[in-house]
Amino acid sequence: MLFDDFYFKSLIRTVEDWPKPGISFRDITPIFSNPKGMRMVVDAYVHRYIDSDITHIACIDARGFLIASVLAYELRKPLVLVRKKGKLPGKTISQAYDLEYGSAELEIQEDALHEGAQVLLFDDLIATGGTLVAAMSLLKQQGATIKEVAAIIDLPDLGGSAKIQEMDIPVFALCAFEGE
Ligand SMILES: O=P(O)(O)OC[C@H]1O[C@H](OP(=O)(O)OP(=O)(O)O)[C@H](O)[C@@H]1O
Ligand SMILES: Nc1ncnc2[nH]cnc12
Repeated sequence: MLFDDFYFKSLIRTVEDWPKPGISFRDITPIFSNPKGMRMVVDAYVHRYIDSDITHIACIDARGFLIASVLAYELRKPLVLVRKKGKLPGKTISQAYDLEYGSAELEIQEDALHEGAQVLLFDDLIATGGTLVAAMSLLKQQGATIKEVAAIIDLPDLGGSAKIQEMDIPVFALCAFEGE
């Protein structure tokens, strides 16, 4: 059986006006209560990246961790944690950014990556792209090349995936919510 945008969207729950009025929150929680759905999501990425030359998977706090850690295990790649400020011990580098509903700061440990690393950057959702662009800046500061950005959900109306593609980074999302 082929799994497509329609199937993956069926795994997402939309909560209107959360966390603020006017936001349609795309909730990925149902993926994790549905073992088949979880497997199909992970397998879609395994299928895409099994033969790729990525050396690392980087993932973003917190929802990005959930699938990326399973994917790193399946692909036998090291996992780099991009965390919200103040969570990582030792020396870190940080980058502030704006969100659809606020602002925040991301950090990675100073020795997380090295020159020549070929990174797949994973997050659950692309909205304005502010989070991913901040994470990309941290990875690049350590000499890494971002091979691709992967997400479960793209919200093209918010412009993030277009912004990332304009930076010549390919974007792969399992489904998109557009004009809805
Ligand atoms: O494209 P953007 O406009 O930057 O928005 C996307 C980001 O917003 C959400 O994270 P959030 O900061 O809400 O954190 P969480 O994963 O800890 O819930 C989501 O998980 C993405 O990381
Ligand atoms: N609309 C949305 N739903 C879920 N997570 C988000 N992160 C930013 N915008 C979001």
